[in-house]
Amino acid sequence: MSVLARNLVSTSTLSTSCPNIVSSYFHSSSALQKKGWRPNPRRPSARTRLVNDLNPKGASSSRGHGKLEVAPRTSTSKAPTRQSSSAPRNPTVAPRDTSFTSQRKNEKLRRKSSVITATQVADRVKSSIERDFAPHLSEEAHEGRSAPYERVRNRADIEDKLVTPSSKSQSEVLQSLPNAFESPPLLEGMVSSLHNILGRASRPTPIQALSIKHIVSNLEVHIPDRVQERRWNQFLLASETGSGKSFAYMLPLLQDLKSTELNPFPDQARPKQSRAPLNPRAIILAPTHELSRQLTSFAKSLSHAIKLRIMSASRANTPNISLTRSASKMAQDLERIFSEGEAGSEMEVTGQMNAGNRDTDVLVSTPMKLLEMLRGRYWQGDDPRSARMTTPKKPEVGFERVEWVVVDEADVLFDPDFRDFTQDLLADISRQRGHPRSHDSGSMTASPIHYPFHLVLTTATIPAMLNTYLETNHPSMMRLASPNLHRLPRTLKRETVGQSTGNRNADVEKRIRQVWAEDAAEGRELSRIVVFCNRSTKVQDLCAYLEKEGVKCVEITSTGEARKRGSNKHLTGFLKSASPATADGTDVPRVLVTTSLLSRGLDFAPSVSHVFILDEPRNKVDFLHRAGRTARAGLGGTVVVFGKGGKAADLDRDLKRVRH
Ligand SMILES: Nc1ncnc2c1ncn2[C@@H]1O[C@H](COP(=O)(O)OP(=O)(O)OP(=O)(O)O)[C@@H](O)[C@H]1O
Repeated sequence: MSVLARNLVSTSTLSTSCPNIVSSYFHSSSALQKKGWRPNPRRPSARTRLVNDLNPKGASSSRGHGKLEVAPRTSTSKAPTRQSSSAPRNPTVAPRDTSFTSQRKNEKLRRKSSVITATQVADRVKSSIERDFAPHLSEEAHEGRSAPYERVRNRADIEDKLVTPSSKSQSEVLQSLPNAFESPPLLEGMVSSLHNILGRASRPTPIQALSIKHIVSNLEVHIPDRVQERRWNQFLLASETGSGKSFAYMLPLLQDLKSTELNPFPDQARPKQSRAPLNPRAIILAPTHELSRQLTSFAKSLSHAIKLRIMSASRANTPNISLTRSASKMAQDLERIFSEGEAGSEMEVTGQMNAGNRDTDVLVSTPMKLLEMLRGRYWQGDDPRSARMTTPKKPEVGFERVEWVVVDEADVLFDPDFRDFTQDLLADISRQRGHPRSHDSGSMTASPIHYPFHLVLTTATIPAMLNTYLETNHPSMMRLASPNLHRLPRTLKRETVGQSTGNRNADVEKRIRQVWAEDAAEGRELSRIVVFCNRSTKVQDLCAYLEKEGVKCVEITSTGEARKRGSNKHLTGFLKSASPATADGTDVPRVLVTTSLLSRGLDFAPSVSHVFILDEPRNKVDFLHRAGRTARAGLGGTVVVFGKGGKAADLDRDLKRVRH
């Protein structure tokens, strides 16, 4: 764990440190500036960095990797759309022979790499660090350690790893992918839920098609009277923002849980010795509580017909019940919480069935929250009141039954600041499953890890750090990637706004009013707008200004009061609801001002038609995730980047170079 993250953890309780760690990840430069850090004078100018960030160039890796399949790029791969045709659509662009292209690229890179000098290599690495991981570099510089950060790999690097038989053309590959949600291979109840959620005419997105083909279709079933050793698989699902990754991993996960519930493997019996009241069969990890809660409601709606029990452990700031109650009292408490939704309780009520004797099927949470439930709030030894409470006698959660672990937003959860927590948790689950495994999270020379459960990682961006981690620890992981990975959604429009009034806040207000005026002129409902700032202080400053000018807004910062309530009510109207019956929040403000904290994974409602990026994006990763909160699921949206005075035209030209 980084020094910065360790400090943050040690100065607060674990559960309150969760937002701090999130905050350190997303706001490291402001924290560092307070500690005396100053920007590197040799850093390229803001505009140069933006150009570079959005158009990375560089060499590909020659390391080993697991099998990777990229869905072919066709008109259907642009984004999830509600198509009515059941036949595969004709590609708008002639399919390229990817293997040939890859060979040429490899050859070019090989020739290039054979003539560059060691100094040039060092320079490249340095400038790539400055390009894509500038905030991390700042942190590294501050802490005086050097880490092998590189730039985000571009699509070509991923394509180079495409494992498609060279004789196969892309159209053959396309034909081999499912183009409808059908039963089989999917369970009938799940297909009906999918149709209810997405519409009957919906078709799988490329990443969902890959998941159905490679994961769902290959799920193992127990053959009665046969001794079967279960095989545990590892997958990476990588595709651009808003492309349906959540359903891509939920389909196989829920399907497997249901099938094996009906036809269990011998090792699935409920552990008699479990001391914990909660014993999930699957765990979904997310970096924020907001995302955990939203994923929980997605999973609930998808499993409505097949009746699985989905729960979220998403509240961070209420007392830990395990420290004060007996095991039976604790079990009663949890049952009451699940069935009644006790106000102020730690666990959020998300189970869709009345609490009975059944165990949880899926538990959605952050790694820190689960570690706390397992080890107790003060498991890191920071209990300000009593050392006696450092280790809980009664864990709230047991992992003996865990068969699936999904790490959503894997590039964040395997980022150096989070990686120790995520790995600790995976090791704990593994140990409770009877496979103790020590790991050295700081080491890149660790041997391949085989967990006694299915492991699925999902991400919209594969930074080099994640790639290296996977190559080292999960070399046989199957990587499924969409062709649009690392690109903006095709339906996203881009705009830039220069400084016209000399006051950035006034520019934002002016643009908000323009958007609403256009809506009114067209007779549309007024758009919702999400504004991203780099710092919490800026969020507060802008909100104060907008409110003064009569524009109501919701202000969300990592430590703000709104986040402590244990529900997503503070985002009502902005987040897409799994249930169409849920109120749209018509009476709540239509502007949300926040930091990158809310840029990860959250599925914003279609009414969020604009994302404003107020401060210059730090890097390509940050830009893609922020911009990706609109134009989701094939719908339109606009990202507006606010430039510094006189630079808008340049910025506009640069943004046009970002590939769709
Ligand atoms: N096959 C489909 N057809 C139409 N809409 C879909 C389909 N699959 C998913 N969606 C919708 O697309 C939206 C985005 O899905 P999801 O949140 O899973 O994207 P994501 O890839 O995880 O995005 P991010 O990288 O931002 O987390 C959701 O509102 C979902 O309902």
